[in-house]
Amino acid sequence: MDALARHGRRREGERPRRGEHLGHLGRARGHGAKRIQRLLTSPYFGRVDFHASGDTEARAHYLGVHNFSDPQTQEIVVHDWRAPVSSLYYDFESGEAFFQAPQGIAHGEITGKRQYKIQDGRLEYMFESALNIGDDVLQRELSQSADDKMKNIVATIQREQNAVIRNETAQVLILQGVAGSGKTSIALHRVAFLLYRFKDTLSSDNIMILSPNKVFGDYIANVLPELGEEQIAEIDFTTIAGRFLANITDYETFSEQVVNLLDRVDDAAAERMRYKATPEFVTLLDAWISARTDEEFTPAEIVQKNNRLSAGWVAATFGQSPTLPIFTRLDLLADTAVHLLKQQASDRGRTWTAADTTAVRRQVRAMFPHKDALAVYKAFYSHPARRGLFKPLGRKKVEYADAFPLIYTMIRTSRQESYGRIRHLLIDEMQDYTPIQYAVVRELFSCRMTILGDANQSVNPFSSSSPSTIRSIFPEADCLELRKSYRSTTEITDFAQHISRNDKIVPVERHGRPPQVIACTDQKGQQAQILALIEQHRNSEHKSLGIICKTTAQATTLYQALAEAGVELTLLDYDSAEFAGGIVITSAHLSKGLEFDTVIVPQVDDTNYANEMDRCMLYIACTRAMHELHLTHDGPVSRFLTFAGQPRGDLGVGHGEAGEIRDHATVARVG
Ligand SMILES: Nc1ncnc2c1ncn2[C@@H]1O[C@H](COP(=O)(O)OP(=O)(O)OP(=O)(O)O)[C@@H](O)[C@H]1O
Repeated sequence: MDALARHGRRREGERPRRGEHLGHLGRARGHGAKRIQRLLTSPYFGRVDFHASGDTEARAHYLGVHNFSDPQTQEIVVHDWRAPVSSLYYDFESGEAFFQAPQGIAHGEITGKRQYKIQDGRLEYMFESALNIGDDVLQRELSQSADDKMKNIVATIQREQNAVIRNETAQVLILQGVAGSGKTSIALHRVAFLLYRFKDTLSSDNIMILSPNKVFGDYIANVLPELGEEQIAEIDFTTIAGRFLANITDYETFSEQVVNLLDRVDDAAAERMRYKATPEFVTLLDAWISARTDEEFTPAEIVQKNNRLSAGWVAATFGQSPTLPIFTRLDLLADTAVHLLKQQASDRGRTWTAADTTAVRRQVRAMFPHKDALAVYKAFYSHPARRGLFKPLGRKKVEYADAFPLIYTMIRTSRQESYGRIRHLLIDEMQDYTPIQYAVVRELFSCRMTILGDANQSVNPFSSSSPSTIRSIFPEADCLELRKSYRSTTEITDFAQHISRNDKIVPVERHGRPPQVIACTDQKGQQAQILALIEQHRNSEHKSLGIICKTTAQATTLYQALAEAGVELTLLDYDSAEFAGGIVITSAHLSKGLEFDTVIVPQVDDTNYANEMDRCMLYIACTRAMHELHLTHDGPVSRFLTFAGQPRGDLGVGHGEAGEIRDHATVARVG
């Protein structure tokens, strides 16, 4: 601590970080100062005593968010949580242990382990623990209130999570994790780890996250800076679609597709989505695009200004670039033809105009029957087996299900700029993307990837992807699974299990109030009930409250009613870019990845939550709750919640309890 304090006053003496020599010294010093500041408020969170084989005694190693060496002796006082020696803390209990030291594997014995909570320079608590990091400290961390930003979990990373964070070998890592298993946290810690481990060759500029929306991006924005790393760039599929399709065609967005499906499921549209959401579709489309060149390119003589290039010359020139996409090959052919014909014209003293160039290009393009990628894509559906599977939305707008097949066709038919500087791509909410989207990603990002999500949290059951589906696009991928759920109390996890069962889930043992399903007499009564729940939340120790409706339209209507009743709250809709603390109202789709101390799910009647898509939404909404969950309805309760009224013991998981009458509301408690 002394060394830290001394050093805090002499920050210019700190060793520069990666990239700091490149003319960013001022900014770098700022980072260094921030690191020191962070260390001064919380210098370390763990200690592991390791008796290395061959040493006479055990040595204590302290672990913190950053490395710190005594500037005078150069001795490491605090090890960065990502340092090789720190894996002892995460991976072993007491007794025999080893870690990968720079000189090779260091074997020995762990003789003691401690966990600390130091905040604002004050020791709040300390545990002497021979066991895995868990139990007491984890319980304390999980029982805290949600912040308006995701926070780092370095002090309590669990062994199975550490294995994902420190995986250095996978080219593509697919991580399936149940709701609340820490997937997103871990992905961000993995980025921090990789930046540390490969600091000479990897920088935050080389890493990108493909995230579901801007609100989510804002919510996770603090984790990397907290870990002393710079923010990484974000992208989403809507941005990618915009980049490719802006001048080609209008297109339905993913959120529009979800909104339309929630409004009404059109069976024919669902069938089209299903068809285009399989790996076989990618194979078929791929083979079909490849075959176009062989089957449909017809070399022909080019004539301009009385000069000629024979069909044989055309075939030979075209044959020189067999690996390039068709439209790029045609452009190259046209360029060469223009060059030669222009030369011949000039040799004969004739002028060559722009109109001549255009005429040559037109002749070359006429050798291939499709004028562009859109035409190629549309022609795919002229096959009798595929008739009716392409249905534009109006004259110049394609369905979302066609947006990425079309982009894929564009990539495969003409050369496109890729994201070459990206060396590692994180993809969150993997279940919401189809194989053709992964095929597009594979073409655009030829880099390592960490792909994470939960098959149970799809927002479109007609086009969701499982890890094995994704693996069909990345056969080299390693698949890992996280089954332990950390976010919610056991009662909430049990409750959500009734809505969408996942036998693999293992809730962390942490108890709280059982979820309530509250029946109200009418809509007005329901609103009064929600106001009462908001009041109850205000008087509780909890900070954040999420009111999660099925759709953004429902959220907007309820937002207006609650705002008129004097409640201060923030509406998150598809245009929102920031995540706010306090009381938030939003839709299930937009709540993905977020979490709240308390969640209220309104309108859980059987008309509102009736089909598979609704079930997905209900599951997502309920699993956002950390400590308390309330659901309200008027009219018959949703078929997915009828278990909540059953007597104790009927439920298979959890412990049901008969409903109890409260004023004008019936409350069923479960858990
Ligand atoms: N090892 C851990 N120590 C402390 N908290 C943890 C740990 N692992 C996960 N958590 C907490 O659990 C919550 C869920 O984490 P996160 O949002 O990363 O999970 P997820 O799997 O991405 O969830 P979902 O898919 O449901 O959105 C967060 O509050 C996170 O801080």
